[in-house]
Amino acid sequence: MSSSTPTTTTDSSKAARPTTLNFITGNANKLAEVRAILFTETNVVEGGDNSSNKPQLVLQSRDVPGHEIQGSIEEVARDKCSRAAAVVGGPVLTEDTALEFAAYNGLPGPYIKYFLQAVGHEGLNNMLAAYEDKTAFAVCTFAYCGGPGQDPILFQGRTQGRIVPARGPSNFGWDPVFEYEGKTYAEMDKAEKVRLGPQKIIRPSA
Ligand SMILES: O=P(O)(O)OP(=O)(O)OP(=O)(O)OC[C@H]1O[C@@H](n2cnc3c(O)ncnc32)[C@H](O)[C@@H]1O
Ligand SMILES: [Mg+2]
Repeated sequence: MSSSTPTTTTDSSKAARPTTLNFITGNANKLAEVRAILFTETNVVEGGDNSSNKPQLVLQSRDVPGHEIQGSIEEVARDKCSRAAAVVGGPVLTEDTALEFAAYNGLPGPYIKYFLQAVGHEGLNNMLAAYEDKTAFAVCTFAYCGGPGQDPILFQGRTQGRIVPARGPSNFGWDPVFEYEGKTYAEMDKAEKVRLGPQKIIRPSA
């Protein structure tokens, strides 16, 4: 069955419960971490080939069409999730990662992707050169939308760290410049980084 069609059970008592949830991202590293953090291999299928009746998370590696809006982390997350639900035509999970600098009252926040592209790891450090406070918060916001036209529900986690000169492999975003308890994310192996998840505060928000 195509992932663009929401799958429902045939049992009438469970008729409204979807059996397929699509996680949509254009970022391969994000996809790998979500797979590692949230679900076991038994209920994850790749690319929309869900022929089983068990509830499945379908991991889809593709960009959500359209452009990210400007706004708060939550507004950006809701908007992307709504657009993903519209294009998939069913339930979707998306994720937005922001990096807030305390010295900048939360910026770059949801715009970190563009700052990273524009000035790189060194530039992010240079932005904070004039400030003693190097504190940063990694903010991870999952958004779930039940289908086109439905309001997304948000789940958010925040991890406090600090911005340091790059250390470790530079294959994933700002990992080399975000230090948490003496190690940058890039210096941790994936299992170690993923284990930090439960330390984050997860709260549903409307
Ligand atoms: O298709 P989507 O899911 O939107 O993928 P994206 O790469 O555009 O992701 P975001 O919009 O959330 O932008 C977040 C930016 O932060 C980076 N990023 C995301 N998660 C990260 C993590 O755990 N560690 C380091 N960098 C990360 C990512 O590469 C982007 O530059
Ligand atoms: Mg994005």
